[in-house]
Amino acid sequence: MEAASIAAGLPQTRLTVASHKLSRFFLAPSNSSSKVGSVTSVSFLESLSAQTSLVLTASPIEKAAPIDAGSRGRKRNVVAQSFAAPSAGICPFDRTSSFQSQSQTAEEKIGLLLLNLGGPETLQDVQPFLFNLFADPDIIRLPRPFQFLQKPLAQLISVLRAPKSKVGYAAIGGGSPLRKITDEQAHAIKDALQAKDVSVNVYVGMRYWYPFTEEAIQQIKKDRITRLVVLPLYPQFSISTTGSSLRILENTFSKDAYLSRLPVSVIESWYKRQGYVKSMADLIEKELQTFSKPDEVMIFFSAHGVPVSYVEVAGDPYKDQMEDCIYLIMQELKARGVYNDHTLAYQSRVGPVQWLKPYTDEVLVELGKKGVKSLLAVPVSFVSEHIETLEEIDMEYRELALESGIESWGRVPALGCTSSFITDLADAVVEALPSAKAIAASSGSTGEIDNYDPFRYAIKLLFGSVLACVLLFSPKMFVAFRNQLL
Ligand SMILES: C=CC1=C(C)c2cc3[nH]c(cc4nc(cc5[nH]c(cc1n2)c(C)c5CCC(=O)O)C(CCC(=O)O)=C4C)c(C)c3C=C
Ligand SMILES: [Fe+2]
Repeated sequence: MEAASIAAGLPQTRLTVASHKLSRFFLAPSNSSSKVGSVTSVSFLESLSAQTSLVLTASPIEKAAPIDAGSRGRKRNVVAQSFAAPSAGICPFDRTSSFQSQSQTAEEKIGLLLLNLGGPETLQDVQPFLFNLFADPDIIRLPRPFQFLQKPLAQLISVLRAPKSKVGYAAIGGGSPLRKITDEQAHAIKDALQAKDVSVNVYVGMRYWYPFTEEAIQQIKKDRITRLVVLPLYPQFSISTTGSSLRILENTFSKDAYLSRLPVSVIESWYKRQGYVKSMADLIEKELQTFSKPDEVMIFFSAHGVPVSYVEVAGDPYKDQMEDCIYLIMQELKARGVYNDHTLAYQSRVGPVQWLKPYTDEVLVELGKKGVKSLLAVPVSFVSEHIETLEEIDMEYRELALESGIESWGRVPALGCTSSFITDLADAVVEALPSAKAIAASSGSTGEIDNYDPFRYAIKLLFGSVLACVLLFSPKMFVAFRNQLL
């Protein structure tokens, strides 16, 4: 029901628990001091970034069916021997303790919830998908007094942005490949876990399109999962991606008696894992060989951007993690004797605010001017092909690079179902199992639900729409949106 109402752009009232509660539920027994006290999600984020695993939630592969529905009730195998030691120096996880000596008993029903962004499957889906995205307070971060404008603004921006987005999705076949690829990854991780004698029900929960995270959670509840690992499919943590999905989980879990008692472990970022770093290095090394002079190729890491305020005001660890990630990949390449020059830039900015710099399009032009002739683009913030690799990098940036004087262009594919990568994610899941804890035990949740007053909502919506129009059609905003959004 929730998913349907979101898709239709209807009021999403149950996802409005005050954000300051996140820090209580999600964690961090230590190091949760706020850098900026007035920003509601800061302590949550700092808590998140201060530790490697959190306490929380879940989701399914098909809309209502976990991929292993057929194995329900079967006796689970012993997992003791499956716990690999954390990869030296890179793996951030250190929780091989209590669960190691236990067995996966017949009663134990492990769930793995993969979190992802979701994407429109048809061109008709584009505007409602964009509405869901812009209605997310972790994507458009309005100051508290203006939060009632969120949905009217989302409606307006999604309608204005949809034509441009549709052109992009039309160019890659009429829809996002994200659901199909995520389902394939889910199956692959399930198989990799099975090969380690760990039977797991895998669920996919998308933030902005089907199958929604809320549906996945309901399925987890129906399946009576007894222990859950949450794995966001983003290597680095950002408020706008993993943070946003975790907020949904927190809100839903804290209000439900069964879910709030379910032991949950959240792997909030995993870019330091050796398996990920080595898999990225493998892809880069292989792609370099397609150039006539591999040593002379500039390795161009292109990450999805976020607004600067996320990092500088809200304390998003995304930029630091991204830089650390690039460092680790380059170290791995150097260890293999690959000493190419490299650079990092940020792509896909939207709207009239400052985003992380340098911008990919500007750097491409500069590199062309400086005489760089060969360039290998490496998408690094996401592990599936999607509109920003298939359209923005492969079409727009490639054309711009060639126009700017770069003669040889290549692009590393997204990791997708690369077996070394999938095996490593499976290891991460196994390593996370012992640290699963229930929210109820860690948060002191009251189970309180916000009151929904339809009259108040209607007044806010009306007032908000008027104000949104006034703001957006003021001359300054109009010019900014015309240049940056549309
Ligand atoms: C780590 C990855 C991503 C970050 C960080 C991120 C932040 C972010 N994105 C927008 C706006 C849009 N994102 C859109 C699609 C989209 N974004 C990501 C990844 C990250 N976004 C993915 C995987 C996708 C889905 C792609 C697909 O194949 O469907 C879109 C829609 C597409 C378009 O119109 O360009 C928008 C809009 C913001 C504002 C933001 C940070 C605040
Ligand atoms: Fe995005």
